[in-house]
Parts: sequence; structure tokens; C-alpha cells
Amino acid sequence: MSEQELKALRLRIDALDEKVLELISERARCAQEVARVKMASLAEGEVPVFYRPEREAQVLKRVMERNQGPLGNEEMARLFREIMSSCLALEQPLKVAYLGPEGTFTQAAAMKHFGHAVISKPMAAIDEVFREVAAGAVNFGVVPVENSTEGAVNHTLDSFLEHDMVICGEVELRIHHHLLVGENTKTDSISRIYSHAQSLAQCRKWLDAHYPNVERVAVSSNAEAAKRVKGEWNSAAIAGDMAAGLYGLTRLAEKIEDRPDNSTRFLMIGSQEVPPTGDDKTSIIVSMSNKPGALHELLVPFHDNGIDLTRIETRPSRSGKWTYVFFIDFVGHHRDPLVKGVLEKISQEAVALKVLGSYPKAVL
Ligand SMILES: C=C(O[C@@H]1C=C(C(=O)O)C=C[C@H]1O)C(=O)O
Repeated sequence: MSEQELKALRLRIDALDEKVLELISERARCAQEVARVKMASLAEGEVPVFYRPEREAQVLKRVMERNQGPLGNEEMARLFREIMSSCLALEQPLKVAYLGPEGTFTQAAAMKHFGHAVISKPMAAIDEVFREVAAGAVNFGVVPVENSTEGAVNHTLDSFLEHDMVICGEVELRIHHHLLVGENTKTDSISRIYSHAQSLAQCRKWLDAHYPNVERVAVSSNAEAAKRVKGEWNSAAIAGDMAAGLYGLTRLAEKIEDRPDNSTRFLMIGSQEVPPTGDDKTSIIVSMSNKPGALHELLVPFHDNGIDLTRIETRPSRSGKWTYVFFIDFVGHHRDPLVKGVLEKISQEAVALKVLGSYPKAVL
């Protein structure tokens, strides 16, 4: 390609960038207007709600439906995710607590869902994320809830039994683990591998094959594992890209998770009810009396009404030995008439029923 052609193309890009810049600024001014209108129509004592997850899900879906390439749908939606995040921050910067420390997959999930224009706060434990939200110190919390290889994150399910929370969103993240070492690590003398118990479990077969005699040490997070390796010469960590970058570690082996589709689902928790988008999910907790056929009774109304169950999980209840609660996710919104009917039917049979929230299905 000649210099001349390149020069002409760069001029075209400059002109387009100017238009893109103008349009983004116009969009941001519109968001500011939205904030003004919302403030003006508040009733006495009413708190304004700036963040609208259902609206954001619709915007992203529309972008993906209309996108003609050459950028892929996900790539395009990711760009719009960040534009919306910045526009919302003009109205009100969101405060988000997540299971930390910095560099965890939960932080990556928070950024994927809310974009980067948020004030994020790492917490040391799942329960602390719940407490931070309950105390009103942040608008939302982000916690892991299930992994496709290892199953439920029990700390999260149990925390829902203790706190009154509304689930207002979900996000799924592909989880790639690497074996990481520091610049001082003697790679032929590794005698210890640190990681979170979930990650060690997700790489069990790989570890059995490559490091069968090395001690596996479970620590509080993958980021904590990466941090420890930095100061030691005979250890390695299993963690993801964010932790590797944060602690300046190098990858001795990449993508060592046993299953290539290894993914984790995260929930956004807060106090805000989310209106229907037409493509939603609902999470409930139900406890049934301990009698034969109780689980069957619970599931029949879903089947009879053609409602798609996406998950069912059992946990010991806090109220008695050998009694259980069921965590159920299904497709639909609790305001849909069909879903309403099912929930009414179940509550007639159940000891207790709590709707944890209805929220848009993950778009990204
Ligand atoms: C602009 C609004 O407020 C926020 C910003 C949005 C955006 O930038 O598109 C969308 C929803 C809200 O989180 C709105 O309510 O429409």
C-alpha cells in the first residue's frame, strides 16, 4: 500500500473520530438531561434512581441486534457498555463492593457488568460484600454463585439466608487459570502451589498430571496466591490474567483448567427491584415441610405452566437439623401473570417462600 493511500485513510479515520467524539458527547449530554428530568419529577422525600439495569440490558441487546460488523457483537456491546458506564457516572457514580482483593475474577465480573466508570471496593469475604450492601455503604455488591466445573458457591447461597437482598443482575465469565511464577522462582524446584480451593479443584487433573507431588495450599483468593508467590522462590500460584498483571508474574503454563468451557456465574446484589425486560430470570428460596413428595409438589407447578427451570440447589436450612431450603432459578419475571400464578401455588404448600429478585438475563 502506498504512503499516499495510508495518509488518505488516516485522514478519514481522524474525521470519523471527530464525529464519534461529537456523538458520544451528545449522548452524554442526553444522559445528563435524563438525570435532570428524573430529579424534577421526584415526589417529596423520594430518592432518585439513576441506574436502570433493565434499560441497559435493552440498549446492549439492540446494539447486538443491529450490529453489521466487522466488529463482533460482543466486542461492540463491550464498547457500548463502557460508554453507558461513563454516561451513568455523570448522573451518579455507582459504588460497587466485590469479593476482593484486587485482581479477583469477581472484580473482572464487576467490570464486565457495570463497566469501568464505577467506584469499586474490594471486600475480604463474601459475607462482607453482603454486609456492605445491607449497610448502604455501596449501591451494589458482586459475588460468585456457581461454577460450571465445581458447582455452587455455598458461602453465597448461605448469605442469602441471612440478609435481605435483591438480585438485580447476573454475569457469566469464562475462567482461564494459569500457573504463575515470579522473577525469583526457581521453576525446577517448585514445592508449593497456592490458589483458592475452587481454582485448585478446577485444575485438579492438570495438577495430578504435571505436579503430582507438590503441596497444594488453599488460600483466601487467587489474588492472595499471586501476592504470596512474589516473595517466595519455591512456589507458584494458580490465578487469572488480572492477578498475573497486578503482581507482575509470568505464565509458566496457560489455560490449565481441566474443562475448556470453565465458567463462573456472578450475581449483582442490591436493594433495587428491576422491572421486566421480556427476557428475564427469577431466583427464589423455598423451604418445604419435611414430608414425602415435597420436592415433587414444589416442581409440578413449574412443569404444568411450561416454566423453564435453569437451576435448583439444596442447602441445609438454619432452622433445624436435616431440614433443607431450595434455591431455584427459572426463566421469567415475578410480575409475569404466569409466574405470579406459579409462585402463589407454591406458597400455599411451602413453609416459606422468598423471591430474591427478577433480573435481565446476562447479555454479555
Ligand atoms: C440514561 C439513563 O440512565 C442510565 C444510563 C443509561 C445509558 O447511558 O444509556 C441507561 C440507563 C441508566 O443506567 C436512563 O435511565 O435512560
